[in-house]
Parts: sequence; C-alpha cells; structure tokens
Amino acid sequence: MDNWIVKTKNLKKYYQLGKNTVKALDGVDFAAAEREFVAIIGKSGSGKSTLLHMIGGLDEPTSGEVYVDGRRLAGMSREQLAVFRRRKVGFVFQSYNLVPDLNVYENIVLPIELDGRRIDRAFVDEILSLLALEEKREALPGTLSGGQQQRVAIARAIASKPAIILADEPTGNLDTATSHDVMGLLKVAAKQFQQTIILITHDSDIAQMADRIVHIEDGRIVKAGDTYAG
Ligand SMILES: Nc1ncnc2c1ncn2[C@@H]1O[C@H](COP(=O)(O)OP(=O)(O)OP(=O)(O)O)[C@@H](O)[C@H]1O
Repeated sequence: MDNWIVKTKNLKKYYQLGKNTVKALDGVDFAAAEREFVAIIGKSGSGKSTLLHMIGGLDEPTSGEVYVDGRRLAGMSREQLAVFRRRKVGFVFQSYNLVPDLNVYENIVLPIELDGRRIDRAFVDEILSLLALEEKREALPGTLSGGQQQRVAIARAIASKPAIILADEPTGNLDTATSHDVMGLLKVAAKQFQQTIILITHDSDIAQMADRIVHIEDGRIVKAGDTYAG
C-alpha cells in the first residue's frame, strides 16, 4: 500500500502482571490508506483498543513503530504528541464524552477553540447539516437521544479536520437501527471530508459497512482483508 496514512511495524504491547506477561499486541503490522474506512474486529481482549490507543498516541508501545501522516510517533516529545492528537486525530468513543453544560454547537467547536484555531463556521454548518443536527444546535446534550449525542461526538471529531478518525465501539450503547444510521452518517461525512476511519467493533454487521475488515486475535492480525485500492 503506497497511499497509507497510518502504519504500524511489528508493534508490541506487553503488560507484566506478576509472573505473567500479557501480550496485548504481539507484532502487529497494520496499515490504513488515505480516505479508507477500516473496521477492526475481534473478540473481547484480542487487543483492539490497545492498537487504537497506540495509533492515537494515547499509550506507548513496548516495541515497534507507529507512523501517522508521515510522522513517527516515538520520535515526538510529550508536547508534540499532544499537538499531534489535537490536530491529526479525531476520537469517537462508546461514551460520548460531551460537556453537559455546553450546547451542541459549543461542544463541537470546543477542541478547535482549545487549540487556539479559528472556527470555520461554514464548515461546522456543513457538518451539522450532514449529521442532521441543525435543529439541535442550541440543545444541551442531556436533552438528546443516544444516537443524537453520538452524532454530536462525530461532528466534534470531524470539525477539527483531523487526518484520521479513531472510533472505539462508537455504537456500543445504541440500538441496531440507530447504530446503522449513525455509522452511515459517519461514513458519508468522512468520505466527504476525505478522512480515514479506523473503527473497532464487535458487531459484524457494522463492520460490513467498512471498505475493509481486519481481524485481530490474541494480539495478532489474522486477516487483513483485501488491500484497498480507492
Ligand atoms: N493496563 C493494562 N494492564 C494489564 N493488561 C492490560 C491492560 N490493558 C489491556 N490489558 C490486556 O491486554 C489485552 C488486550 O486488551 P484490549 O483492551 O486491547 O482488548 P479489546 O480487544 O479492545 O477488548 P474489548 O473488546 O473487551 O474492549 C487483554 O488481555 C487485556 O486484559
């Protein structure tokens, strides 16, 4: 794959628990192409979240390398890594992590404001409309349904124009129909704004929505799917 935006090389993460070594990741070579939507599927404890955390610079590997958008994460200082996370990565988690006292619009633009960047209002409006949130712009998160709150979390991730969106079980708290709607919107939005999505899921129906499915078992990739050509 030449047009990769994320790449890991022989990535390992070991945890020492007393005499036991837990090999959460045991030599992972993973890549995602620009604008690709990759689903990572695997059983509980297979290493999915660990891999996503390493790619997002939230945790350090025991050994191996992570490259994102041409940068080697291990070569960055703590501050550079914080800037990297703010500018290059959009995170979407199962729990929406919205600020309860801020309305939908304020939640969406908060990371951009914290980063001291100018808010591209036209772009935020476009995202609100794409995610069908225009009517909820002034609403507080507590008054929204789970699906609406997750759409706000997705809007927030997209609004800071990251290169990659890392989503960890984003539909874990949603019913099946809402999950499909939310995933469909995430997919359309990421394609429109040329973002790469790496999504973790237990749910094979949700995984089917991706361009490619990567299977992980016991900290190893057992099936990487067909290389994405698009
Ligand atoms: N901080 C930690 N200390 C010790 N072991 C850990 C730690 N974090 C993760 N592990 C272990 O690493 C392995 C992989 O965990 P990980 O959370 O990546 O799995 P997962 O596939 O995301 O699971 P789930 O689907 O349940 O979220 C598991 O055996 C887990 O117990």
